[in-house]
Amino acid sequence: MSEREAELAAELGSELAVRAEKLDAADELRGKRDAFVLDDVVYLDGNSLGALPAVVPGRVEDVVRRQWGELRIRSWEESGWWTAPERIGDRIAPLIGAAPGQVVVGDSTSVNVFKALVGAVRMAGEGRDELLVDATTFPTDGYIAESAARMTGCALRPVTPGEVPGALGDRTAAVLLNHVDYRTGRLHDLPALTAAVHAAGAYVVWDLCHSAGALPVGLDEHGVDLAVGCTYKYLNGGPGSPAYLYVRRELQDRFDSPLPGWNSHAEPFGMRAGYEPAPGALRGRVGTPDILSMLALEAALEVWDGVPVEAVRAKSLALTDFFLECVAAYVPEGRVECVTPVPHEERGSQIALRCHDASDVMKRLVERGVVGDFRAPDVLRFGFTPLYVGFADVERAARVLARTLA
Ligand SMILES: Cc1ncc(COP(=O)(O)O)c(C=O)c1O
Ligand SMILES: Nc1c(O)cccc1C(=O)C[C@H](N)C(=O)O
Repeated sequence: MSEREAELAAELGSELAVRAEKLDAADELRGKRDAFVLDDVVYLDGNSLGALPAVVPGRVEDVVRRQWGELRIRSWEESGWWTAPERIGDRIAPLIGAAPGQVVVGDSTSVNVFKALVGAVRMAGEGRDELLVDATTFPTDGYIAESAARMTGCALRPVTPGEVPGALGDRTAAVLLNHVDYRTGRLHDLPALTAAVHAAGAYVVWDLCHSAGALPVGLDEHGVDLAVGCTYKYLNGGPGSPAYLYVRRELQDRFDSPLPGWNSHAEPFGMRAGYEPAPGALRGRVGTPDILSMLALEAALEVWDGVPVEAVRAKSLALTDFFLECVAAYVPEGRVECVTPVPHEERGSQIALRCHDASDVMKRLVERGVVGDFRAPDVLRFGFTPLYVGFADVERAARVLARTLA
């Protein structure tokens, strides 16, 4: 770089840093950062594991010491343990555009994918013996879909989301799709794809892991049949926090869970030999809920009080736009290739940059205080969680990235 080029880069850098300060000052979500335990690291990995909400440790301590330690068995009732899955489901519901009574929390996303897919095939009925699955999906969904297909006697057809409309037919039973692609950050058109699946007479299951808490989902509005998602990313529920299952109200009576544990029985304490499913979202429950994780999640969800998901989406887009601008300004052209779509309607809340030495670059970035993650084979992934990431973080991340790539 010539001296003049270096001068220009420094000017541009300070201009972007000043812009970042102004954007942070005008940010209506800025105060939310104080609700989290953070240090001076730029944390861009909230799309894998969200940061710790400050309210959680105290709450968990109360659950352990008082609810478990003192109340013991009484807590199933007195501390609301038994009803936690549906109560916390109702807390998540507004974040994914669902009215109460349709979301239940529990198990992992993988397990809920299984319940939803097999449930969807059972609803589709005779003559429908094909499952379509997003070929670009996070691997667990593909593995589970393969097993679900084998168990239900369906053929499994992996297709890209764009190919779904052309692949649908009168044999399609169900389609499993990701709202946001975990690797590229591409946002898929949930309303249009849902409508296409319905027009073919099939059922759709959406995996919301990378969209819930980052952007509006509108499950009820778009008539989604079933949906699943994790709570440890943008919902900050903590490592291994339980996932959720949404079953649209009109389908609940027909939802025939492949895992009908006693917690989903109409009368669990009747201890009867015969299974009779509970009404409503409760049907998605299986066995005893993991109370410690679940109540940590319940506390974590308090950070959403008074936060419209639309405001989160607006800030997320502003953050990712600004990151792209800073990367373009700081990183030599051609050193990285952005694989996340630029149009807002196709972008989730992450930016994925491809470069041949991505694994090594991410290691060095983390050492320099910018935490993203590496996804094989060659992707640097940066997640932007609007509740605690600011514009100065974004500018610093791009600056450190440029230095690391140099
Ligand atoms: C799209 C998607 N589905 C599922 C999972 C994982 O599910 P589980 O919580 O069962 O590990 C992840 C990430 O871990 C994911 O990104
Ligand atoms: N669930 C994870 C885990 O148990 C360990 C490490 C990472 C994860 C993740 O969530 C990965 C994440 N779904 C991804 O998009 O890559």
